[in-house]
Amino acid sequence: MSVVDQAFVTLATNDIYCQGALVLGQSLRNHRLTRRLVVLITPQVSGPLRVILSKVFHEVIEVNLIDSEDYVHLAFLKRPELGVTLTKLHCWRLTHYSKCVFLEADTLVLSNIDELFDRGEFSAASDPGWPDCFNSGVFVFQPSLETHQRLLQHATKHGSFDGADQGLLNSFFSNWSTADIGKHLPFIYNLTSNTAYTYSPAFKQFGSSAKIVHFLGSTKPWNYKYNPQTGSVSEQSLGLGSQHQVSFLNLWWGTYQSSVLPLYKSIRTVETHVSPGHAVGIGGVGEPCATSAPSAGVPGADSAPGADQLCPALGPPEPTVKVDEPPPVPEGSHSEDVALAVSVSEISIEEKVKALSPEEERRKWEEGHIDYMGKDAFARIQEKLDRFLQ
Ligand SMILES: O=c1ccn([C@@H]2O[C@H](COP(=O)(O)OP(=O)(O)O[C@H]3O[C@H](CO)[C@@H](O)[C@H](O)[C@H]3O)[C@@H](O)[C@H]2O)c(=O)[nH]1
Repeated sequence: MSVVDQAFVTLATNDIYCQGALVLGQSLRNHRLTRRLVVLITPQVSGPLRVILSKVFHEVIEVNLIDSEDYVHLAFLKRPELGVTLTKLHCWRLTHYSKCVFLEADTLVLSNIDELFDRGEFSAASDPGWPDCFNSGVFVFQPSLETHQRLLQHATKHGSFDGADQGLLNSFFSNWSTADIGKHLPFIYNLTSNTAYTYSPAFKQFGSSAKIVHFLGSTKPWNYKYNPQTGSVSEQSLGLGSQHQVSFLNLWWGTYQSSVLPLYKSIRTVETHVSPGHAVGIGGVGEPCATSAPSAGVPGADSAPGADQLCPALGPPEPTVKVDEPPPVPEGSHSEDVALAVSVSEISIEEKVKALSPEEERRKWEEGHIDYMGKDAFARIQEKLDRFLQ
């Protein structure tokens, strides 16, 4: 039975997080999906990835990026990149749904979770780092323009104590820890894969009933390399994380290999079957049409175009294959920000680091986009000054 006024919702602001969203979407489909699947994306997501997302999600909705740019609090969290998670607040604007379950792009569903729709707003599981706070990786909510507005006002007035969405949501739904135990989701709905083992006996006892695993932290499944022959993440890349999460990482990659890579292959097939000049580009040639139709019920948000809504390509697709040996799975390909390398013995997803020209660097400074934690950190500037003054 399909319930069309309820949805699972996720967020991906770039092509890398889209890989996670795709695995999440497919994991939901693999466990008797009965609700709609929605992904919120931002303009940074490339055309090819939009096409692939539209094969998994019923709705691919473009929203504006919201960034706290609160580098001081984000530094405490040691995750300067997470200001953009405030973009998540757009999910309250999905008022064509009566109730939704939000799942971050770094979560993986292990069994059917329809029972979450029996819970009310705001239901979430404890954060393992501070259990009186909830973790905002999985939560049940009720779309409402009024709540959305109040959340934005709260953000403007009080900021977020971690610079990201979790701090903001915890101070907004501030009575969560005491008001209603029915709104406390069991930990098996947000099992944080890398911290569960701090209480190993509990994991031994209850771990097998986990329903959603959350790859919380700075090292994500897509940062590992996977050997499709052994069905395991490669030993070398495991140095990045705990040995304990291997079985979940292998599950994530197994889903990627069996359910996501074939989607890239089908796009490549489209690419070879359409007439010249109308290719759906894997190399970033299929750009979204400027005239995409507004999404029903989401004021101000546009539905991202699906495969059939892409503008004509501007030229032939770039050569994109990056393969060592004839692959058993789709060949390597890339979008604007992601390089996918596939060989018989290894699959990897790599983020392309784009070097900025001095003019772009200067423009970013002038617009106030300053990388306080990285290349614009005070120590680096001091070094440059010292070199200059020598
Ligand atoms: O560049 C980014 C970064 C994040 N996200 C989205 O935001 C989510 C949260 O970011 P992530 O890097 O996965 O954060 P976590 O490692 O899960 O860290 C924690 O901190 C976040 C910020 O408060 C909370 O949202 C999380 O629930 C909490 O677990 C992702 O899964 C994506 O859905 C993007 O789309 N693009």
